Amino acid sequence: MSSPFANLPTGIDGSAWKRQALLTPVEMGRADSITIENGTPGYTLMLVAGEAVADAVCDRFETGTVAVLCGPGNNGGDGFVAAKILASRGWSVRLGLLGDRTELKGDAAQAAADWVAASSEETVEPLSPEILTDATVVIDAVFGAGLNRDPEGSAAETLSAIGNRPVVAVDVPSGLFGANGACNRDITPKAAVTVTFFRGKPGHKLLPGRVLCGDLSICDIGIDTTALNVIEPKLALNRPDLWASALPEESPFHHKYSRGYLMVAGGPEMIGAACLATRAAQRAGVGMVTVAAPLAQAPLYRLALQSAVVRGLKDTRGFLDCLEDARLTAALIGPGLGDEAAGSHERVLGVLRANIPAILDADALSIFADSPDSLFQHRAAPMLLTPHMGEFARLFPDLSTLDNKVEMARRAAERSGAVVLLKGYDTVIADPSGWAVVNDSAPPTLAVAGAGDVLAGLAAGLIAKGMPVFAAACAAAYLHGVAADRAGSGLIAEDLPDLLPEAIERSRIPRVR
Ligand SMILES: NC(=O)C1=CN([C@@H]2O[C@H](COP(=O)(O)OP(=O)(O)OC[C@H]3O[C@@H](n4cnc5c(N)ncnc54)[C@H](O)[C@@H]3O)[C@@H](O)[C@H]2O)[C@@H](O)CC1
Ligand SMILES: Nc1ncnc2c1ncn2[C@@H]1O[C@H](COP(=O)(O)OP(=O)(O)O)[C@@H](O)[C@H]1O
Ligand SMILES: [K+]
Repeated sequence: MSSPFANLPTGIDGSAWKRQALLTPVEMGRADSITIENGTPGYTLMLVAGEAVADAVCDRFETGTVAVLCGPGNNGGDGFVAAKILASRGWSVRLGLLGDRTELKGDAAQAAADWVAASSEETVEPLSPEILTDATVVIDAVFGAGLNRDPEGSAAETLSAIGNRPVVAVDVPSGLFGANGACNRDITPKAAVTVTFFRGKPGHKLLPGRVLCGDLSICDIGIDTTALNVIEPKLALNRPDLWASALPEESPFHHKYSRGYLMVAGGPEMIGAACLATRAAQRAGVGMVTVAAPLAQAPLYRLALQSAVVRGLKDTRGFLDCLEDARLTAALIGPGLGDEAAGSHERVLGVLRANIPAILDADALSIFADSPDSLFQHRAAPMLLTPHMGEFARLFPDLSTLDNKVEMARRAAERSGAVVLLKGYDTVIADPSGWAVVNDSAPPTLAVAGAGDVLAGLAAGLIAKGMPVFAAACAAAYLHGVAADRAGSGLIAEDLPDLLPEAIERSRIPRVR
């Protein structure tokens, strides 16, 4: 048997992957079971989990009245444990249970029995909005990450009655599906903090669920990390320790061509797009960028980009000739290419046949809406596609209606044979064999024209410098977000390239969160 994580994409660190893994609810259940089989009782895990929840409440809020909303499973069990600890720390506790206490099973039944034994009177009320009266803090322990249908009845009624009261959610805000981040926002509470266990879940990082989690606190409750070697989770949170060791290093022995030589295709109208991409690639440290521009617009490109070599090309033949330069190490096509421009299809296919890594963005994707397979068939070397959701739906209409963004990107990568970077607040990057990351570094200010061109140029620059495609795409999405964060409000895409060098240098030392 091959060692765990041996098949990770080139450039991705296996130990970091284990640290940053995001576990589906099914995988989390396996981690629980493996730990229990290895000798840790489930109730011990629940006691530690409940204590972590109680600590989160005490760390953030003045001692007062806590309403503990408990569900019928182990999530509710954690709630009972937290209730008992908070009562012992001087909190006034009201606890509401969905269903009958006699129907609780296993560890949850034990936790409920312990709570009742420690209380002087019957302290398990039926779950209803009444429990919330006078609460200064609410613990939401109704449902865990494995939920996959909307809460109904008194659960829905009580959860929607929480209003603006501060909420500490156990595992997930109840109603959020851990596998994909789906939730009914009329029911699912918005937490101030979500206390989860062992590792995050996809739903903590994917929209819309992510915005309801508040601060995510991931607690070690004694789950056996060797369980990850068996489970081999294929999704992780995008952090520098995954790919920092694959960031290109500079060398005294390099010259400008050997520091990466990128060709960027320029179009006839949206000149700014290819210019932004070129600037980003240059700031990523490529030694040389050639912009292949239409003859008529070449002077404009030259004015905008003094340090790039601008080739004015008469026709598509000239463009294809440009690709023959054996020193090229990658090519980017799409930003500002023009969907109507003569020869666009042929130029994209020319890039794919050139046997150098190809980065396809924007128009290079959209113009293949009628024949996506022809795009995938011509791939001769590694390829990165960087669609936003609109472009994605043009190339993969059947996948764009899936209810899980990770699956969308994964299946698109599998079908196309490319690394797919599906953009947004919760950008997902997937490789053809199913490995995927979710990026959470992008602030909403990145939703601005031209930001995608910068991202494509940055990824292309890192790839041209020799970084493996999946690792480069992960690095680009992360660094793009960090640069945007640094730019602050009023961000325009032009701000981003100049902020990249600092973001890159800071990420060289892995910072594990
Ligand atoms: N081994 C353990 O004991 C551990 C358990 N943990 C906790 O366990 C939780 C997972 O426990 P469970 O798997 O029991 O999941 P839940 O606590 O989410 O419970 C699922 C229960 O809710 C019912 N249910 C599902 N959807 C419903 C709906 N829409 N309306 C009404 N009822 C519905 C199900 O029939 C089932 O009885 C985690 O979230 C975590 O809080 C953690 O403490 C880690 C360790
Ligand atoms: N709400 C958002 N929060 C954070 N980042 C976002 C959001 N919406 C879009 N982005 C990011 O902004 C960039 C926009 O790219 P794109 O849509 O291609 O624009 P353009 O083609 O004008 O450059 C992408 O990197 C995307 O991930
Ligand atoms: K919950």
